[in-house]
Amino acid sequence: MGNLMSRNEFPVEGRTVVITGGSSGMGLEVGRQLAEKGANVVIVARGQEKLRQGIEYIQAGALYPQSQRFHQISADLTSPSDAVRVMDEVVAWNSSTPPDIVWCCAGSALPTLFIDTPVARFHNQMDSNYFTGMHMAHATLRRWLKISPKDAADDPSSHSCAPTNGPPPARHLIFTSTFLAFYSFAGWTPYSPSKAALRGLSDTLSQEMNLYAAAHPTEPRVRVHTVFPATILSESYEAENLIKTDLSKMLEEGDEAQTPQVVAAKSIRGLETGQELVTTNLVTWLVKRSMLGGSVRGGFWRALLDWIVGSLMALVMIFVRDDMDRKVRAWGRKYGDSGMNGDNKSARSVKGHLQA
Ligand SMILES: NC(=O)C1=CN([C@@H]2O[C@H](COP(=O)(O)OP(=O)(O)OC[C@H]3O[C@@H](n4cnc5c(N)ncnc54)[C@H](OP(=O)(O)O)[C@@H]3O)[C@@H](O)[C@H]2O)C=CC1
Ligand SMILES: CCCCCCCCCCCCCCCC(=O)[C@@H](N)CO
Repeated sequence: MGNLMSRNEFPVEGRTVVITGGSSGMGLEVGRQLAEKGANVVIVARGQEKLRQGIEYIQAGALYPQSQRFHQISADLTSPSDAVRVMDEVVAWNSSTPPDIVWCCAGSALPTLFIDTPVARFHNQMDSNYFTGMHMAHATLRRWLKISPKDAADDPSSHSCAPTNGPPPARHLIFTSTFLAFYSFAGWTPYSPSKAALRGLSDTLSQEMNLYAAAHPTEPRVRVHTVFPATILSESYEAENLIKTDLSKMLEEGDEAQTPQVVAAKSIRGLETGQELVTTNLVTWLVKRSMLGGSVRGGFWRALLDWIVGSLMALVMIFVRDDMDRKVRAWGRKYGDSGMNGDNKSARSVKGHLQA
């Protein structure tokens, strides 16, 4: 295990990283911390003003202010052509070289009870969370992997960070999912499926990458990861709480929210230790083990630990689910079927009750 832990499997110094959703919350902090480790950073989001402020903040953390480069691109990644445009712009900006790392952080959460949710919102959430990531993945992997037989003739200049010996460092494609992809509960139907879909994409791509690695052994290998944060104290977390029912708030009371800084640091650490499915707190670390299936575990010792914790968690989750079901029924008996939220008088009194 010692060896496993000591090698940095996610070197970023001198490499170019694209972060979608990099103008706010976790993505912004990821950008800052990777800049502090010496990366060139490009952030992508829709809002121009936040992008400008964001890139300034990220740039201020640069390890080598003279040589590191920073850039921002405004794009709506729910559109596939915007994702392609982003990749084209990054390649042009980066001396005709594709980025080394693409981290998809863009997303949003609109948690409401299923039958109270207009159908259009399910589409919105799929677009915002699944398709923003899927579009970036498609544009990125086409750039990375469409290797014509001629180019593949071992031209080391075709990748940006070719060392003098050994295989070139891997490229990384990273998705941002959530705790709720492992275990979802009342009030999260518009959001959880869109984030669970990212895990399906990630696991499948992770296997497909073996095809290209085997066919082009001298090209940088592509590694695919997904990060599963729990509650992040971002601006949009406050916004989601304006529509979230008090029922959902009560069910997630046990979760201790983390700052974007902490979530970014833990995510980066997980990638540095080579994990494919990365968690950022203990509860998610535990619940993930009840849901690993065929996902890559990263070696024998980790698999053994997963198996031990997983068999325990298979039992624990029965009680977790049972306890939540009980709470939902108790809520229904006490407050009726609304779930309630902050907009009405009774909801305010319930909120007071919850805070007490
Ligand atoms: N907050 C939380 O509790 C949790 C959040 N997550 C997930 O982690 C990620 C980061 O969350 P958080 O830090 O709260 O994020 P924020 O809401 O603070 O930031 C979201 C970022 O994504 C950008 N974005 C949103 N939609 C698009 C789009 N269509 N195209 C391009 N950019 C877009 C936003 O900029 P702009 O609006 O200007 O486009 C912003 O930069 C998200 O994917 C979120 O779903 C996971 C677990 C918990
Ligand atoms: C030992 C096992 C115990 C399990 C208990 C379960 C406790 C509930 C934790 C709720 C976490 C909710 C995270 C939501 C994050 C998110 O994605 C949204 N905020 C979207 O922005």
